[in-house]
Formats: sequence, C-alpha cells, structure tokens
Amino acid sequence: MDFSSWRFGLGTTNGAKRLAVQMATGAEPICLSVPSGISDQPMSEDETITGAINRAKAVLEALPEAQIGLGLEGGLMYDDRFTHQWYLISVCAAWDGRQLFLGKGLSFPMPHLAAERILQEKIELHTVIDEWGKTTNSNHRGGAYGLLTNDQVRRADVFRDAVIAAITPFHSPFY
Ligand SMILES: O=P(O)(O)OP(=O)(O)OP(=O)(O)OC[C@H]1O[C@@H](n2cnc3c(O)ncnc32)[C@H](O)[C@@H]1O
Repeated sequence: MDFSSWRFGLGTTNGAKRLAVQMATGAEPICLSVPSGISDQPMSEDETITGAINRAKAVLEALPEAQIGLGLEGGLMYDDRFTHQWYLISVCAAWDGRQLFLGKGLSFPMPHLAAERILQEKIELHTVIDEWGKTTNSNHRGGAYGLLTNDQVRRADVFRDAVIAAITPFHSPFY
C-alpha cells in the first residue's frame, strides 16, 4: 500500500520507532515527544496499549498538520496462563481523530533474569539490554530483539509490522 503522501505524526523521537514508520509507510513522520501517561517501564499488555493510545492521541492533537497520530510503545507482559514466562511486546496505536486501531508486533520471550532485575532493581529493560550487549541506547537500535537474535530481528522490524497493521484499515477498502 502506498502511504508515502500521507502525513503521520509520531509521538516520540526514538530512532528505532522513526525507522519503523519510515519502513512501514515510505513517508517521513513528524516526530514529537509526547507523554505516554504510563510508567517508564510498562509491565502489562493493558499498560503498554494505554501508553500507545495516549501517545497517538496526544501527538495528533499537538500536530494539526498530521492526518494520523501514531503511538508506539514497548512493554513487558507476564503470561500466567500458558507458559509462565515474560514477553516483550511492541504496540502501535493509530488515531485519525475518529477511528482508533491497534497493531501488535512480535511478542518475544524475555529471559527471566531480565524481568527479575527490572522488578527488583526498579530499572528499565534498556538498562539490562545495554549492559548485556555492552552498548548504549539499545532501545534506539536493535533493542532486546536484536541482542537475543543476533540482529535477525530488530526493534524497528517489529514496530514496522505493528505500524502496518494499525494503519491498514485507514487505507484498505475492505474495512
Ligand atoms: O523514547 P521512547 O519513545 O519513550 O522509547 P523508549 O524505548 O524509551 O520507551 P518504550 O515506552 O517504547 O519502552 C518502555 C521501556 O522498555 C524499554 N524497551 C522496550 N523495548 C525494548 C527493546 O527492544 N530493547 C531495549 N529496551 C526496550 C525501553 O527502553 C523503555 O525503558
């Protein structure tokens, strides 16, 4: 689908998220850091989705020139039903002032030790990933996905798919 002439507002200046929107749309988003209204380290799917929606709505309100506001939010969730493991999730909310859609990117098992440290030391995931990968700003680059898969999957790839899912209903005649 060709989104290259659309004007997207993106509620962050994060490099991996910006790249994801570029890859998904072929357009250069207008990036503006807006509050997510949730904790810096979301620990449930509900909280992650809420942050994505808050960002999508806030950025569209702040940027009248944008047609669609995009909120991209990463977070952790615990699966207490099937696997009893922590997962990293990456959600995109898309809002045009009338309709709201969500795209959910690849959900990926996180090492138990990462979640344990986040909970006990009150740190964020990127701190653990930076430390393990001996890097900085991992959340602007390949992220946890990149470290764990040797860059087979990167953070921008995951958000790209989430963005495509969230914006397709605004374009496809089937909705
Ligand atoms: O600048 P913003 O848009 O806020 O991006 P962020 O990466 O700091 O923040 P998110 O709200 O998307 O993610 C919540 C926390 O989880 C971290 N995080 C999420 N996905 C990650 C990944 O793939 N690798 C490393 N850290 C990640 C992130 O750095 C934050 O500390």
